[in-house]
Amino acid sequence: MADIIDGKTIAEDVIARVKQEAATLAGSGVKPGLAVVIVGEDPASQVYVASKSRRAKECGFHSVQHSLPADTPEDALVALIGELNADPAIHGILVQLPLPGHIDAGRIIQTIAPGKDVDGFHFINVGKLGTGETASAFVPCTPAGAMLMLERVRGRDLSGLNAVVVGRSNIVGKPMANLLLAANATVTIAHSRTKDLPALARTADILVAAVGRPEMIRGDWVKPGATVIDVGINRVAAPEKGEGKTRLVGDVAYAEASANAGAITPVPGGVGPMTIAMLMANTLTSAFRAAGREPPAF
Ligand SMILES: NC(=O)C1=CN([C@@H]2O[C@H](COP(=O)(O)OP(=O)(O)OC[C@H]3O[C@@H](n4cnc5c(N)ncnc54)[C@H](OP(=O)(O)O)[C@@H]3O)[C@@H](O)[C@H]2O)C=CC1
Ligand SMILES: Nc1nc(=O)c2c([nH]1)NC[C@@H]1CN(c3ccc(C(=O)N[C@@H](CCC(=O)O)C(=O)O)cc3)C=[N+]21
Repeated sequence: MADIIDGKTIAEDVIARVKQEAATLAGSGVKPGLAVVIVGEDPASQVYVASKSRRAKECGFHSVQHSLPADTPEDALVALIGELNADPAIHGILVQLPLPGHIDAGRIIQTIAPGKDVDGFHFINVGKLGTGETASAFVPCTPAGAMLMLERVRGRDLSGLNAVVVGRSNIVGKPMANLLLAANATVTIAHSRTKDLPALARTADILVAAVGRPEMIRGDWVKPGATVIDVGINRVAAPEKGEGKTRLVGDVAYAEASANAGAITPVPGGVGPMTIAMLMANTLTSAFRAAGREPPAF
């Protein structure tokens, strides 16, 4: 049976470090500030945003949340981001995705000052990650968290290992592939047009699933001893819990995959909590830079 890579515990370790380091910044007269912006009333997004704000407070941050109605005009959102960009008390800005259809998410992301883009989605940060300038970039939280989990079982240097990333989104798949490459893994990115995905997956020493399809990756796709990182968060019906009840599952068929894997991340309690912890770490990093101090490494 596979070892379980416990995201909750690793996330608590990260948060404890963030808290401690934030306290040392007080001496420089800087309190890390995080602004989270949500447009509309998607219930899942509201849950995530609430937990981001709660964690920020727990870290001793200045935490502000802007909840805007679903019909907010794009220009009003651009204006709000302009104010947050100019506010010296704010070091990190996160605009929760997805945005309502009438808003151009691409334009909104490029409006955020790259130095406050703690999601790491701005072209400047994407470019820095792609060219290895990570000392001054923000790395997207989900892949950064996944790398910390991987480090617990494989170390920091992935030389000689084959990594397969299933999914090529800008927020997970592509930055994940870049981080694996930077750690010297041999990386393949798979997607919906990939031929014979099960056979490709079986070549992976490190298998990352970021697809958004409940339990798509089966146990016999997993090479014996492989490390499996399941990024998927899918809410599915759970009639066994009662009528109308749901539960969360990943993109990997967990029970089957754990029979083959050497180590695996669970859902929930895996990459999800790490994402929020890395958001706090990125906000702390931004505040250290604002204070002219070298940020701690995570
Ligand atoms: N834990 C966390 O903190 C986070 C979790 N997530 C979760 O991760 C998952 C992925 O999210 P995200 O990257 O935003 O999703 P996207 O929908 O943006 O991307 C999904 C990717 O999966 C590929 N894909 C879809 N179907 C198949 C298939 N049958 N075979 C192979 N590849 C396929 C798509 O390929 P193509 O490009 O060809 O269409 C696409 O590249 C979701 O479950 C999401 O909820 C997301 C963000 C954070
Ligand atoms: N600008 C932006 N940045 C994001 O990072 C971002 C986003 N938009 N939009 C949505 C996705 C998704 N995401 C998650 C964060 C935490 C959990 C998480 O904590 N999950 C818990 C369970 C939570 C639950 O019970 O629903 C877990 O997996 O254990 C999940 C998903 C961040 N995202």
